Amino acid sequence: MKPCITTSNPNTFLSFLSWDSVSCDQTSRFLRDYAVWEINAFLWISLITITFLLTHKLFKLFKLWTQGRKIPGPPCPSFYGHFNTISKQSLTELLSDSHGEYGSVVRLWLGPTQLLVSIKDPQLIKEMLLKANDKLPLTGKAFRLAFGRSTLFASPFDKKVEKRRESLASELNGRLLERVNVIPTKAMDCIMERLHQTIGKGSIDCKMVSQHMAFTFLGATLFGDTFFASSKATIYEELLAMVAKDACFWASYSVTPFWKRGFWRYQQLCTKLKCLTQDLVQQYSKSYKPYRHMDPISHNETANAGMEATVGSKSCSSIFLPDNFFLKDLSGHFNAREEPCGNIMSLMFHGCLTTGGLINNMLVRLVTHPEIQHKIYSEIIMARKGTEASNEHDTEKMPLLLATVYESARLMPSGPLLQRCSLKHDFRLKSGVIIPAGAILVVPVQLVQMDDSCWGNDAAKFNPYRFLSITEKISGSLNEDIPLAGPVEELINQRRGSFVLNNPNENPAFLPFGSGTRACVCQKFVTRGIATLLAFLLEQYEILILFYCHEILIFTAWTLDIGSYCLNQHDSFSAESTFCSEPMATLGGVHPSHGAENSVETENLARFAVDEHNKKENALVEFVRVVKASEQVVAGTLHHLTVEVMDAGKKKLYEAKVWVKPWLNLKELQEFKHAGDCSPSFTASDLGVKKDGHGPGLQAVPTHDPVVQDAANHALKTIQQRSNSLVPYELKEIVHAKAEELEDFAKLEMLLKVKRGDKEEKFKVEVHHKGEGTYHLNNMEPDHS
Ligand code: HEM
Repeated sequence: MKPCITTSNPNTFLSFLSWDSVSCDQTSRFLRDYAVWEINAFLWISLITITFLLTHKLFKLFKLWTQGRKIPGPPCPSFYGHFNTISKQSLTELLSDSHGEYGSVVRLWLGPTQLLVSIKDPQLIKEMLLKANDKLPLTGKAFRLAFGRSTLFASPFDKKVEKRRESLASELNGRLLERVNVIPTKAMDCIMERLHQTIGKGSIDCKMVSQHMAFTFLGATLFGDTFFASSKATIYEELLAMVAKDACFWASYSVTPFWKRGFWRYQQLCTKLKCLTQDLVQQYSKSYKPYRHMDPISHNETANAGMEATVGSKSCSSIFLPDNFFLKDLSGHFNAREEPCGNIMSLMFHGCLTTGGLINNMLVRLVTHPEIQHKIYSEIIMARKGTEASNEHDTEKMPLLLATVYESARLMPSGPLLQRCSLKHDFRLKSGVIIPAGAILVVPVQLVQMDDSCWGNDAAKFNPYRFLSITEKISGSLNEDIPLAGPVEELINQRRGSFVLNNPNENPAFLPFGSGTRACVCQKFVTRGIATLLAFLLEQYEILILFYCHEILIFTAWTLDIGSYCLNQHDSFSAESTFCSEPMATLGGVHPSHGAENSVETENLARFAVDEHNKKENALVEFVRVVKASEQVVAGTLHHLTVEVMDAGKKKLYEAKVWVKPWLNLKELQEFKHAGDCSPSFTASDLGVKKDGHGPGLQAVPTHDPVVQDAANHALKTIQQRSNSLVPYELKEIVHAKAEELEDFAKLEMLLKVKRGDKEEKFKVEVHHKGEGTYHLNNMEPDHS
């Protein structure tokens, strides 16, 4: 474009004013035309691009619709597809019904543009998980929002993801796997210390303990000793739990909600977590010495120049030593495109949630299947015999324990669905079904892992033996292990061989760790790790359940001198577990066993105690009756009995303690001590005796007398029946009791303290007793004194 200033007088301002008005008009018209042209061109290009994009999207949508229609599945109930149905019914239930009706590949429309394809046939699942390499965009987004750009768990699958997975797998399944049996005593101490601390503040949540075990295990794996030295481990764990709670929620927004305050609070948590992770990585790098030796007993580092040869051996160190290069690489030191520590945080996040869930599930299974727990205990003790190091458990020798880990993972996978997608390409399954790009692909793992056709008739039952085969050594020939036929458990019970752990992945329906290109790289390492943690735990504690209805798990020490722990279990137990409304006993404390004084079992225990005492002391004490019975749960049951005996023609009371461990067929008299002479009191027999009606009037009687207790329980039952309340009454205390013998019955007047829900009440009751367990509540009135 030419300048429109005349050249005659180029240097003066006047020259500008003396523009030729005609040429100026032309220029401005030209400029206007040019601008209009430019804008038009821009609009055209935008229109063409948008039309192209829309057409492309429409074409993809059209393809999704046409190809989706070819896949069998229930018809859409509305324009919004099955979205509303899913909010009423769980997706797994809907998929179960749909698979039952339409076969092993079914489609559901989640909305007009979202197609979900579910696959239930194990062979097709394997094929799909190999071909569909991408994770769902939602999964990728949840990890990216929380931990920044990382390679692991990112949605698309490319060379970088593949390389990162390979390096992680080789570290975990190489050097670290060799040492996973050596879970540091420190890790166990740390877990037990936490139990101890929390128990002081009240009861502990079983899930929380499992999470803590998982967190300690992963922290030790990734940061070695630095993790234990860090004073911020507890804060780290809390932050991780808080992030885990909200991660999916914030990722579910299609536009990241920058305008929400909650989102920024969440981001602050993530930033704190990142700072802590960076701190740990730095501390680890500073203290990293490639070949150091930890004294397994004192945990003191000892200089050892010749450690290179033994660094990989199990006996060398009490702790994991992740390679410094590996940790730096994982934390994004050598890759500017990765968020520093993004991968480490993602691994801690995923690992803690999944491992914690599996440990929690295992604890519950062991509690509801005590017979398996006892067999595992024997297995641990047997395996222990071969090892000298106190901090080492050779889980290779514990096939039943490993099988229990697999079986727990089978019955309760980390999520109900495995989710994948293929972002770019359609793919065709061997069955001929074409799955369009962009469809959400799911495997209903819960259904597949409980399918009778894959696992047999007992698919829904907990049976770790399904992962074991049995072999018998044949003398002569080649001394080969040959498989035996028949149910494994029976053969083992007949002691006709030993267990061999099968490879669970041989069954294509075993999918708790996924399969194919994005499968969990940690399966072997984590199953060994969990088994070692549980071996440490089960060697010292028996895990029991106290109140099925209140769902309290307890760790009771095998020996009486170690403390026990009581855990709340919030999740309901599986349907197979027995529901029991009766409290059994209280941990550590002694709990009265109401009515047990009259039971044959208790009488047998008391007779056993008297016989043992006579044998030991060369005495001639004669059993009369059990006055009172209580029990205490300690790796079995410790029965506290007050026994009335005849000793040298005199009635005396003795306190006996009998320890019973049914699974070992063990009954042991712990204590038998004199507790005083019998005071004349109403006894079961006395109260039933017919008198002439001229008795001495109401007399105070001991509240622990079995007849008084039975009468009180009868009164309580009747009060409950007469009341409209659905909340059960619970007998707290018999405050006092008086009895009088009348003509053909005994009259008992008692003041009872009872509890209904949170409310405590008192009742004055009059019960008539006509011998042989016949009681009648004659009168009752609330007492407000
Ligand atoms: C009981 C514990 C665990 C369970 C049940 C579990 C389960 C899973 C599942 C289901 C997947 C997805 C598989 C798929 O889509 O096919 C996965 C992926 C993965 N898991 Fe685990 N996992 C556990 C522990 C761990 C631990 C402790 C680590 C590492 C420290 C780990 C690292 C990974 C990695 C790296 C991936 C793949 C990520 C990717 O491809 O981007 N997992 N896991």
